[in-house]
Amino acid sequence: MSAPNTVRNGAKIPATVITGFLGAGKTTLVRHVLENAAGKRIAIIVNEFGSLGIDGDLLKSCGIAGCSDDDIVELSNGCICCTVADDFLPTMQALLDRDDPPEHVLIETSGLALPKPLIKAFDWPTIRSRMTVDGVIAVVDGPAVASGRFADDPDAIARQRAEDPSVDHDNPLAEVYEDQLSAADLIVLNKADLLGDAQIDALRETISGSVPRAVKVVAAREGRIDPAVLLGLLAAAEDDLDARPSHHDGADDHEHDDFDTFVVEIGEIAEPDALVERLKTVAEAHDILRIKGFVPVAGKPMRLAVQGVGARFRHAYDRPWGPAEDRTGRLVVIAEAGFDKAAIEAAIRG
Ligand SMILES: Nc1nc2c(ncn2[C@@H]2O[C@H](COP(=O)(O)OP(=O)(O)OP(=O)(O)O)[C@@H](O)[C@H]2O)c(=O)[nH]1
Repeated sequence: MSAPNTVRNGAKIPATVITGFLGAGKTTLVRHVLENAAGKRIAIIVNEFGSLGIDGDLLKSCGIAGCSDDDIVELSNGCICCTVADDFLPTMQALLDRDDPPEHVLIETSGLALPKPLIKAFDWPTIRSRMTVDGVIAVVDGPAVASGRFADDPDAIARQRAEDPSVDHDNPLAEVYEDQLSAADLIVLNKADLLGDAQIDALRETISGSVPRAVKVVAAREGRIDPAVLLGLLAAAEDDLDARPSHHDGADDHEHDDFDTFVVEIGEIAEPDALVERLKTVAEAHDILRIKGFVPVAGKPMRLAVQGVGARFRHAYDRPWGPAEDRTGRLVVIAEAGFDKAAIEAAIRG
C-alpha cells in the first residue's frame, strides 16, 4: 500500500496560524506572503467574525500569479475557535485529500478568535499524522497598542472583582489580545510607519515583557517580513500547548458576546471622500472597532474597497463589479456589544 499522498518522505505539511486583533494587518501580511511565495503552493483558510467574507474576497481579487480562487477557503460567520469541529477540520481534511495538496497552509483567524483551540485541533490524530503547526504569528496594531486600546484599568477590575471574584478583565479587548500574544511564536509589530523609533522600542519592550516566554517581536510596515522567516519557524506548536496559556484554559467553551457585528447596505455613493469622512465620524462617535466592505461609486465600473480600523480609514478601487453582482454596497461593522445599530446605520447612509 502506498503512503498517503500528503506525506512526502515522511514530512508533514506545515501550517502557519496568523492571529491578531481586528484590523491589525493579518490579510495584508497574508497578501505579502502570497506575492513573495516564490512558486510555493500555498492554500489559505480565511476566517471572519462577520457574515461577509471580505478578506477572502480581497485576497481573491489580488491578481497574484499562481494564486487561484480554489486555494482560498473562506470560513465566515463565526470565529474559528468555536467552529473547529464543524468547519475547520472538514475544510482541512478536504485540502489534504486533494490530488495536488498544498505545500503550506496559511490560516488567518478572525480578529476576535482565540488561537489556542485552533492549535489544539492539530493535535487530533487525523490531522496530527499529516500536518504540523510550523508557527503561530501574532500581528499587532502598533498604534492601537500605543494608544492603550488593549489596556486594563486596574481600579475598574478591582471594583468588579469585589462584586464578582471570577472577573478577569474589565476590557474585553485585553483578554482576546493577550490570548493571541500568548499563543505566538513570532510577534509582528505592524504599522511601524505610524510610530516613531522610540515608540517602537518601548512597545517591543512592553510586549516582550507581557508574554509568557521569549518570543521575537519584529517591527514591520504592511506586514512586509520575509516569507522564508514567517513560514519557517519549525515550532510544532501542537506539541507545546502548555507553553501557550489562555484566559479560557480549563473552560469548555467561551462566548464572543462581548462583541457584535452587522452589515449596512448602501446604494451608489457620489463621492468616496465624503463617505469616508462620514465613516470616520461614526466610528469615533460609536467607538466602532472595524468597518470594511465594498461600495459602488456612481459612474465607476470598479468597486471601492473601504477599510476602517477605529477611526483610521483607507479606500481604493480593487476590481470591476462582476456582471452578475448587484451594485449594492455592503459594509461590515464590528464593535463592542450594546451599540446603537439604528443610529450607526442612519449615520453611515448619510
Ligand atoms: N498605516 C498602515 N496601515 C496598514 C498597515 N498594515 C495594514 N494596514 C491597513 O490596516 C487596515 C487593516 O488591514 P488588514 O490587513 O485588513 O487587517 P486584518 O487584521 O486582516 O483585519 P481583520 O481581518 O478585519 O481583523 C487596512 O486598511 C490596511 O491597509 C501598516 O503597516 N501601516
